[in-house]
Amino acid sequence: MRLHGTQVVNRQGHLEIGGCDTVELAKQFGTPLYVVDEVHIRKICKEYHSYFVKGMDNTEVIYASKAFSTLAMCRIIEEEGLGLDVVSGGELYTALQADFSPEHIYFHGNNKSREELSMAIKSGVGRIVIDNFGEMSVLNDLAKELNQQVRVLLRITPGIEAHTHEYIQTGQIDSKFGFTLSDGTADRAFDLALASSNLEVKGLHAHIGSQIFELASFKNEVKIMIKYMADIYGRTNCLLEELNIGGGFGIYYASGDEPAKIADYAKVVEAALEDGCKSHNFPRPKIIIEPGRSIVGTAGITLYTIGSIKEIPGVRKYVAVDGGMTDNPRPSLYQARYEAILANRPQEAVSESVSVAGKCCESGDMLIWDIDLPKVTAGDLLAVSATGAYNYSMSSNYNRLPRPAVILVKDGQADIIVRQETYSDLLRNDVLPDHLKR
Ligand SMILES: Cc1ncc(COP(=O)(O)O)c(C=O)c1O
Ligand SMILES: N[C@@H](CCCC[NH3+])C(=O)O
Repeated sequence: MRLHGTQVVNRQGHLEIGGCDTVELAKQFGTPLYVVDEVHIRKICKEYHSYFVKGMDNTEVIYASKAFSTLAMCRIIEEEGLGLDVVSGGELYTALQADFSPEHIYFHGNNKSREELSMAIKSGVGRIVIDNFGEMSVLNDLAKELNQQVRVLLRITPGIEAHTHEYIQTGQIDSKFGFTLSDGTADRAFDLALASSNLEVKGLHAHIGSQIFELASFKNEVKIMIKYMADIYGRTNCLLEELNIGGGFGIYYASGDEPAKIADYAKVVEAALEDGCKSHNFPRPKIIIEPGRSIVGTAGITLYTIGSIKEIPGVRKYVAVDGGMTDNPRPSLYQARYEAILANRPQEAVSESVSVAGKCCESGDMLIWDIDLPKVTAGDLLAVSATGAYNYSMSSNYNRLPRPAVILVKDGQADIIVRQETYSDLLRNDVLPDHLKR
């Protein structure tokens, strides 16, 4: 397993993260346990800040909070000088409760409700990213009622197929998101937005997918979007000042993954921007990027205790952990691959190939197929790597499993940032109707 951030093997021969011994963490907080490395998150934020904000003119980096949204995470992001992307009332509420300054919040979503839009306007979010015609009309009406001018971006579907799992591609024409560029829908949307009394169109937004390694996809995206902004200028004389190119920068999960460097990502965006602006004689807009996975993904590990072991001779050996698709649905959803080690004896030579199963009543509840580990026994501690993004945020209570705690570790200190759910938490919204009461 590749070690990320502050992860090392310590003198006790255990995996350590944020200066904390994982065996001790498991004893203190129980398993499954999400562990998040604060120093690593801050380091990546600083990298984004340095290459995109300091290293380029007029740019903003906003963290896509869908990857991992908690009060503590919002605080870290704000302290590091980044903005925030939210896609629901719940993510917005989390940000506001963390006192995140609303003007640095961008509100996305393909089906925002009236209540969510009203919450966004009232809380003064910086930008609302309009996804479709229905939303545009509701938003304008609401803004009128509230006597507000709302600054918006329009989400455009640029028609790019990024090379990633098809469930996490978003820029292709056949997508539920945004206004299609190629068939004139985007033009109609723009004209309508411009004519809407209470909307102020500041720019455009596009997002082409997630876990992207090929920087050429971003180059292509910038090229298409700048050309389109120039077309709009030519057609309407309206000069858009902002271009949000979304997130999607890929990370290392397992062998074969070859993420690019953030520095090169910035270079590619800058070059495409310069190129596009020059060839269309268009003034350079403000650039916004919204990375999620790449800020928090490799900062997280999940600790599990090994339980039952089933060997089918000549077929496969299953080792089951005390979590599974409930805390990490990505393998069953996207065939996502992960690396893992035995955190209590990470240096021991591997001696067998096993498959790591979850504990849900579901054959597809597998975390890792065919991984080489030392001989595994019940009670071993398994650390799965790169679980910081889209794990806790996509977790569920299937089979009524309580969600694990999330621990933030730094310099030998471990703080609970999300407490472990209890059985009574699971029942907090259950109601017995009168006729079933005893
Ligand atoms: C609109 C938008 N912005 C940003 C992101 C963040 O993407 P990632 O976590 O891949 O950086 C996503 C998710 O794919 C998204 O849909
Ligand atoms: N949740 C997905 C990515 C989609 C991100 C949001 N558009 C993943 O885990 O890879």
